[in-house]
Amino acid sequence: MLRSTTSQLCSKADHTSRSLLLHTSASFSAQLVRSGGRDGSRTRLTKDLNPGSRSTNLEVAPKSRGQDHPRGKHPSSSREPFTQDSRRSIRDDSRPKRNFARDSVPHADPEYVSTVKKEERNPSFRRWSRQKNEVNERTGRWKSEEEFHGVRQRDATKERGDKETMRDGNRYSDHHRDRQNDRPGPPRRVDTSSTSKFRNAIPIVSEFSETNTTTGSNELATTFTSPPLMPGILSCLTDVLGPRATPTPIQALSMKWLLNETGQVNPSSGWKQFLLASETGSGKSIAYLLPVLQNLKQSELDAASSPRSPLITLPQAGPRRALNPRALILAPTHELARQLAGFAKSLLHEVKLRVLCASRANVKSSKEHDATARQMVSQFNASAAEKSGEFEVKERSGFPVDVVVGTPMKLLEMVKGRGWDRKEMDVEPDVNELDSEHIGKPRRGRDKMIGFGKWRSQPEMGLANVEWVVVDEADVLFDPDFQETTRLLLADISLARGHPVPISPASALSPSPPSAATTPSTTSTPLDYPFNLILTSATIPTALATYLDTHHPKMMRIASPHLHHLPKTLQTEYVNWTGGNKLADIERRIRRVWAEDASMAGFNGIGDGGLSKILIFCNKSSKVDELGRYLEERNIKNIALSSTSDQRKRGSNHHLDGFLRVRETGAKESEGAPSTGSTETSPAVPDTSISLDPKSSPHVMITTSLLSRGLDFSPSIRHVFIVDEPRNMIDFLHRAGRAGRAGEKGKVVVFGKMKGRGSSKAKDVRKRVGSLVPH
Ligand SMILES: Nc1ncnc2c1ncn2[C@@H]1O[C@H](COP(=O)(O)OP(=O)(O)OP(=O)(O)O)[C@@H](O)[C@H]1O
Repeated sequence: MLRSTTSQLCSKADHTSRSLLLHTSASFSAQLVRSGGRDGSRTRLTKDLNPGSRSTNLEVAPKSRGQDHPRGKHPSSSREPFTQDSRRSIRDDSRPKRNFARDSVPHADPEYVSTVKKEERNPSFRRWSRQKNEVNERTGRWKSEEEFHGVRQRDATKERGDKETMRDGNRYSDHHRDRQNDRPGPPRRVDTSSTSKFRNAIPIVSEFSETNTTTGSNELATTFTSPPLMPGILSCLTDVLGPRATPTPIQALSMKWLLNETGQVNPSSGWKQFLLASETGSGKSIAYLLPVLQNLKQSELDAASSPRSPLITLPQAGPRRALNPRALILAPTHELARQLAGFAKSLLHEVKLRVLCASRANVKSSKEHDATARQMVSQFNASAAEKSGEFEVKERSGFPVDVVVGTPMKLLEMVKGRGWDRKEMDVEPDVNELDSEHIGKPRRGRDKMIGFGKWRSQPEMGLANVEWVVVDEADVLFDPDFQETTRLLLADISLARGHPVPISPASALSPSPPSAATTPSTTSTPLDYPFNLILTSATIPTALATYLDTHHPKMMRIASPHLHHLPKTLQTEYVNWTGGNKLADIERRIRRVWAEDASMAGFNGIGDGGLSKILIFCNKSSKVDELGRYLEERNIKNIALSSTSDQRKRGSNHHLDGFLRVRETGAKESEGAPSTGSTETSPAVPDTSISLDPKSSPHVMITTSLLSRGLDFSPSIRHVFIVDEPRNMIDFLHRAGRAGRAGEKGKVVVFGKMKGRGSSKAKDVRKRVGSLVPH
């Protein structure tokens, strides 16, 4: 039985009476909070996007002791108060200097890294980086750490006694003030009315409470047949998930709110915006793929049955492009884009929508190798003639491809032409000429690559037909470092569809601090995109929450009951450094895991014949390489991957062979698909040869947070090792979440100095990790 409750955040004023009620309740709650309650008690929203709360109902809690603290003081009693001296000594000595800009990249996509490197050359950025390594005097936390305070300690929340302290109280304001003051450049403008609106108005629908699973409009699907899916999609889904699979909470919610009772997206109510938020490995990909694919196919069928209503309803902006997808799926890394594309394909063998993954951005591009979209189309045609028709291209249909998956930067390149972000262009280069021209001149970044910098390739993708945009890992793609690119792409789509939206300058894109601003800003304008927009994430940091409140106040927010918690099937274990060689400690632990597996081999068949695979997360690329070499010398074959690794440049996911989940259907069937030019159409997760011996086949993968986002790792990865102190709990949740997926068992092993002098940091991590464990 579905035990827990699932929360639905919906802010549409014209919704059902329940939405209305929630709206009213939320604002009522906010008023009570501001006034301190009517009867001396405080009202709290006991479930929001932070981990501290369990229930989803509005509750009136007795006045807690935490409230006795005068305003402005840290309400938690567990933290040692910081004296001026202790602060100074921490600032000066005890913390190693960190390069925040590079080291804290949670998702080091090459495009992102290059941006960061560019910024590092900028003196004001360096100054900002230095400042970020300081301690926030009021809260005693690292300022960089506070970046992600969207995930909080449950125990700390309990002590404080109310969640509003976090959202509305001093800590919230201080955090944002500090963050904003740390940034270089002019202070950001803020529309205080909209931010306070978000903080207070978090309407929550309790959908999964034990008493509330089957009645009336609260009924949620327990099978994939209600609302009905198309037979072709349903049968592929059954192939992929197995005949007994039932929707996960986020999938049931998504089917309920994105599809109507006939299984279609309601066409009459305009373009919609959704946020799907649930813990790692809970099936968010299917939660958005089902409604999107079903809708795309349905509208194709409708258009075919009534020729007077052609699928292309909007004028094509500019010259006609070879690719005119109807849906875009954005992901922060190429690895994830490839896996998502493979996953979507596996659901489409019968209904025959065409999915294309744009994922070769890591490969050097030269004129000869850079296939144009037309070449791509002809290759698709050839493959369609030979093969099962997965990439069947109807040349006259105007839709050689229905869905394109890629990073925002890669998609922008396809829309604007490669090199669009460079000033010089016009002429397509002669490689020799380029070389001679640049003799004696320092070449930087992309300019180092032949074919980049001086020229611009032809745009190959039009956006006028885009009806759906999915932003996977939305907290990354709307992170201040990424959102400029993401929003530029969204604005381009809007323009192409004839409804331009304002484009804000980069400096105005960051979330607005509620305390800092006085002037209303143009950036707080709600963005009504002329397409359906779905954001998904396993974590909603305050930055994203504030951004959504500011720009997407009407977005329907759908969250699962265990958001911001570790998956239930994931155990947590802490390992103490022995005080000697840390690499040797890690090796010992690996061998211990395998010894345990071997002893269990009689009882279960783990992984590929008894030994489980292990994923190790480090904070730095140099540590990845060092550990990789160390283990290799000791006959533990491993794959060490960081953002700069050569293996990543192949344009496929083969460097993850044996570690990503392989689904029997989709992946294997699409194995022979052509890979062309700037696109990747080969399977996301090819199967690998099986070897029982960790000396000959890699059983260990070492990486940074680069691979922590969204990737669906194989169930044979039963252990995730976190060998460096996690930078923040959001990063931790995503790393740990690579195991224990889809109800599989797993263990996250956190290394640290747990005893004696210098153990306070590890103990603090332990406490914070403990607060993420679901009850
Ligand atoms: N209803 C279901 N029943 C069984 N398995 C499922 C179900 N839905 C999804 N899965 C499987 O769960 C795994 C994780 O799914 P998915 O990658 O979509 O999770 P996610 O929520 O996006 O995770 P992350 O936050 O890490 O990106 C996949 O292997 C998927 O096939």
